[in-house]
Amino acid sequence: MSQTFQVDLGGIVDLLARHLYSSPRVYLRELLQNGVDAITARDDLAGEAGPPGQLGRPAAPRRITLRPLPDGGLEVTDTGVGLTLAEARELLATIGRSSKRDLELGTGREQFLGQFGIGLLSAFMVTDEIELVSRSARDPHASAIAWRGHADGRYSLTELPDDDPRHPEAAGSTVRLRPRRDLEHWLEAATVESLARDYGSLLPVELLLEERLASGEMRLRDLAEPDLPWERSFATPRARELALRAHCETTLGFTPLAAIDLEIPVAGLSGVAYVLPSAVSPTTSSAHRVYLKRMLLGTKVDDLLPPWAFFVRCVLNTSAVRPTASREGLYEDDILLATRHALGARIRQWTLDTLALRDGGSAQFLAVHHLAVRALALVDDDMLDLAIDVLPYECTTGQATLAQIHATHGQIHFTPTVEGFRRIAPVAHAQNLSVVNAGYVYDADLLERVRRRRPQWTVSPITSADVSQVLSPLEPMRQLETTDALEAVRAAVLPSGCDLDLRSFEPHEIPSLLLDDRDAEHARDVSETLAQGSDLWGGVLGQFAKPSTVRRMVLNDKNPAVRDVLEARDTQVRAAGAQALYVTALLLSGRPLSVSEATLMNGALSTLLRSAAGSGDRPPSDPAQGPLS
Ligand SMILES: Nc1ncnc2c1ncn2[C@@H]1O[C@H](COP(=O)(O)OP(=O)(O)OP(=O)(O)O)[C@@H](O)[C@H]1O
Repeated sequence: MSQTFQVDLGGIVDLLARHLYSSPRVYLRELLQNGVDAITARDDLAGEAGPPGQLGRPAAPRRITLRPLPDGGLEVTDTGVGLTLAEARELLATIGRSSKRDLELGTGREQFLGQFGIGLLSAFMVTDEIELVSRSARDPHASAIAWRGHADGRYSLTELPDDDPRHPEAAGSTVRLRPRRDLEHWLEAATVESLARDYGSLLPVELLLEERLASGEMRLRDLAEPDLPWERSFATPRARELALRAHCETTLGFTPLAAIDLEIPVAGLSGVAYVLPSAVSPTTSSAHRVYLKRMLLGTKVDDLLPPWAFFVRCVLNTSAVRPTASREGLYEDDILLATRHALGARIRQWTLDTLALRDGGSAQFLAVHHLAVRALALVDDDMLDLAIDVLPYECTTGQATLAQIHATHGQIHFTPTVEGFRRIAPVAHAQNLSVVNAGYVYDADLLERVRRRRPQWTVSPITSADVSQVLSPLEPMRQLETTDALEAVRAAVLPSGCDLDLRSFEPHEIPSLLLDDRDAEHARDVSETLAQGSDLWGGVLGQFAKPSTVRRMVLNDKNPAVRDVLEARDTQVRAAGAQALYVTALLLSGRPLSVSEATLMNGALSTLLRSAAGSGDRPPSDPAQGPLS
């Protein structure tokens, strides 16, 4: 025999009211939403009653009135469809029952904001008792009713006699909340006003707040704004631009670089994507302000745009996407996917158009949001083509676009790390060797994409061979002169796993250059781990270690210190000088010193100090003097 679940009503009410929503503030949103939906249902009623184009009943005002009460409570009155006794029993007293997905009572759910049949329970976050007094517009002869629900799951439902003071004069509903102890502030006039403006100012109804003037008189103030800010008409495009800028400043808190109009009619979507005035990290979560059927859904709605579009914040209104039950996020379905795709296409087109202009505005955009352009170029061929033409790269021969570098140098060499670039930059610059700094986010992947997109181009990471190639070899005579000294220096630094070369290059202040390739670097890392690791682990790693030389130190024959070392008579001093040059090269390359390298430096220093102390001040060597054996 099949049975139905038993439900602990108090537990369910508590779960839905207190745990579904992130803050009590949503209680007002749910009340406004019910009011708007009831007004929508009443519009349909008027439409049904008369022939097309002529309404059978005089249209009621579309109005929600918020009335803070002297006892600290709050009354929310709508001019909606109202409820009969039977409807109230079915809808208000049954959790999960909603008129808005019931075709018998409504006209289908697309027009309505609510659909889950739980929203009213959110009021239990700020009150222990909800009272709803209602009079049906559908059945003018039906009695008015009063429903009273309690947070513990009890309710009462009665018909109101005509002489009851609560009996409404016109059709519609009034929800009355009494404040809960310690939560009184949620129902105070100032809070109600701010929540109503936030959630409801764009709703297509009159939204009135009753307030008491200093004179004691009561006044109704309309909080609603008639049009969506981006749909208002303006005398000139400039006036619209200024109005949108002001809108961004008040709603999002920044002055935008630009405003991108968004319009996707099939998703019933319109709005604006505001371009942030400063760069943000791609990992910053993008918080968009989303209205669903003109009711604020959230101010931190994520996942609305493709990941590369992190440089804009949107304010938009849509009628197609579906909210989660808490109405605090969007339901990830095909509609959302299609919407995200269409929004991405619009922002991408704007970006392409803006960059193609190549004016001051596009330069400013590029300067601030080059990361976003890079991110987009990674997934989009058109953007990649444009990026090749417009995106400036840091290059050893000055800032240039990839297209310019290729046109001038016939190839594109790059360093995949910033440190690699810093190491090579002064020397490459002096030799007019063009090397691109591809060490920042996305760059290495982007250059790989460029290589595949332009197969006829040479796009490759710079190798030590490329650098050595541009360093002038010595004159044959000088080569001969230095052979022995170089051999001695090589012997002094070779234990550090480093090969040696002597060249003559600018800038002469740089004594030595340490070159290594990525593969070589990998092999060196393995050797270092080998030296530190256990025998077993070392044995395994050893199979991968390359026996080849992994670093090449190029000494600069134009540097006086190098000449001093080459010309030193004392073999120990020369070896110490060579080691000092090696460690200097290491430091210049920006690497941290290992323990053995620091020991090498200390040993070299002691030797040099001992030698200086023993022999007194040596006269400085004359670079023009011949080599010493
Ligand atoms: N002010 C009102 N006027 C007329 N009917 C109302 C009013 N407030 C609530 N109702 C009825 O009570 C039902 C339940 O309301 P509730 O707010 O709990 O859920 P919902 O609005 O249908 O869906 P959601 O959970 O998405 O808000 C509604 O579907 C509606 O039929």
